[in-house]
Amino acid sequence: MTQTLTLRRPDDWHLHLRDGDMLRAVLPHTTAHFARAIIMPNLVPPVVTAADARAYRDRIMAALPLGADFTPLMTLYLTENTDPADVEAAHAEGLVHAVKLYPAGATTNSASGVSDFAKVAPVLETMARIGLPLCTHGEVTDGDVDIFDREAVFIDRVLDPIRRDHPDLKVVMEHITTANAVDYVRASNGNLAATITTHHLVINRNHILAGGIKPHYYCLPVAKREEHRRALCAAATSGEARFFLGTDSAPHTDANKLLPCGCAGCFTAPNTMSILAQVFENHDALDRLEGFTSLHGPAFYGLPANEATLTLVRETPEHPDHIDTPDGPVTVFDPQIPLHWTA
Ligand SMILES: NC(=O)N[C@@H](CC(=O)O)C(=O)O
Ligand SMILES: [Zn+2]
Ligand SMILES: [Zn+2]
Repeated sequence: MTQTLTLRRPDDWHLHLRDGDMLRAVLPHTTAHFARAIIMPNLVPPVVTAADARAYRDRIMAALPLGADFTPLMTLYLTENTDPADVEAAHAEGLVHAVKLYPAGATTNSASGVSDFAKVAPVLETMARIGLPLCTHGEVTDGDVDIFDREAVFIDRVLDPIRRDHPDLKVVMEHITTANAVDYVRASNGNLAATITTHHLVINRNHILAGGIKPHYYCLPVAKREEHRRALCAAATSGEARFFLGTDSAPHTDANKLLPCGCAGCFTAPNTMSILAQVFENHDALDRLEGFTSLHGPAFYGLPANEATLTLVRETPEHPDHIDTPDGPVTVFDPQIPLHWTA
């Protein structure tokens, strides 16, 4: 008899849907498996006001495939000009579920991010008061800090001071890539959680650099040493409620990836659930997959878990190596491990 695994429908707590033709091309790959997703605001121009978020949510809803049951959880892009009253109103109407901090220049489309953290203190105070989480792209951008150290330095220089100044602020460290981040979450109080991506559970920096440069494995934060990947796997499969899935599925066309200065991001939406089931099975932790994909995230965000379910079947999956979009092909992340679960 075929083995199956039924989970409460998962949510993706960190997702890039882009806009326009790309949005329409990638959205069905998420809605096929996920009930909700925290939608990243790094469009060009970014989603900075409640009005921007409302308009973007409407474009996502208009792009939904027929019959899809999917709720986009909108976020605002924190700038030095963000208005605390606008944030508070957007939260009160149930529109916005997090505010995203990008240090200026840290990643794709982050030019409007924060340089002077004192300027955003009033917004952070408001968020702490109303219980609205801050999601962080946790890397410093100083040219004198090695790119492999930027997450660990961010914790010391930026995140820890913010959390000391705003002890009641809920913070999600997005797409963590280091044992340092895992340790920091474990050592802190319940206001802090971390998302872990699918790709960081299966690649280390060798995938990017050994045997020729592999642009499709280049994302930010950049994958680290194997010992860090192992720490991420241990955290994800531990059952600890403060680690949950944020795929950071970040589509870029092949034309934009395969350049002398290519874009950062891995597109994992189509095969994320197959890969995660495999990773958890390989760690003898299939019974903890549902916590990671479907329970811990809603608990942290103060939302109910989904009632609907998703059933995976233990059959070799078939995933395309790319999807076609009007803007050109987008390569699907290749985990380079045998997969035995179809979602
Ligand atoms: N993760 C990435 O490498 N890229 C993301 C931005 C981000 O999440 O940092 C993107 O928008 O392409
Ligand atoms: Zn990021
Ligand atoms: Zn991202």
